[in-house]
Amino acid sequence: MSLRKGSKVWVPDRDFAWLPAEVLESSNKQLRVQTDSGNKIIVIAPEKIFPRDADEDEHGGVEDMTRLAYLNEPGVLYNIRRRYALNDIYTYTGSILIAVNPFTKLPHLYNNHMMEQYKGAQFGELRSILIAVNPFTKLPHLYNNHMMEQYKGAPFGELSPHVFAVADASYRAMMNEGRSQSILVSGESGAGKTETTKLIMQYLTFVGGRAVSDDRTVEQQVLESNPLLEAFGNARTSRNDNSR
Ligand SMILES: Nc1ncnc2c1ncn2[C@@H]1O[C@H](COP(=O)(O)OP(=O)(O)OP(=O)(O)O)[C@@H](O)[C@H]1O
Repeated sequence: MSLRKGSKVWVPDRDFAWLPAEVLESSNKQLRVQTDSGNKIIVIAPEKIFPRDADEDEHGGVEDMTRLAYLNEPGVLYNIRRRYALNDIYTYTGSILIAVNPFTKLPHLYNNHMMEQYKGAQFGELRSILIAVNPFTKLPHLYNNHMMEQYKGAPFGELSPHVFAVADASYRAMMNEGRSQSILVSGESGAGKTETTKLIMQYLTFVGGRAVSDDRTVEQQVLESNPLLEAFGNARTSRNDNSR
């Protein structure tokens, strides 16, 4: 990592975890940096800091963190925090959805209108990784007008990150490929795993409709199984009073 005068960096901080800063002076063993708020000058070893993308200051956070120039801890935390401040609680990292517990009701995120929007919407294109290999020759057929027409208006990660997008992608894959799908919901106690799982089930019941052999809707069947799920362990943790 080459850090010279003017490089943007993250420095560790006891209160805020990480603070944005800029390098004032650099040598092999030590850096002198100034925090962006301007009130701290810190002398620190280069291995204790992380590089920061100058563009990060200008936007309200990226929807997919694979687009961050530096995928390091401070960059990830800062991006999630920026989005959270705007009530954007969902963020992708590739095909992984990160959900931040809002500790408040956000009903506009989960109403029928949102379910309609995510039904069958594109999920996947945005998460492709582009690896370019230099062909060391001209390939004009790749870049002609016909090719441009083909790509014009083609869907590309149409909608904002959302738990419905993940549920919809799994549902489509199950229907199209005829294979079971798994969604792993992970997080510490109180992170919102149960809420997220309920939202996934709510969406699946919305797109799934009703089995011919059963008078009950899928939603009724899932809801009827809920008390059973809740009966398995119903403890409290220091982070969550309804832990299960
Ligand atoms: N998307 C959300 N919208 C609104 N409130 C939420 C959301 N996610 C979580 N919460 C709130 O946070 C509380 C704790 O979430 P939840 O029970 O889902 O956590 P958990 O990860 O399943 O925890 P544990 O591992 O302890 O069971 C919920 O009861 C709810 O009040």
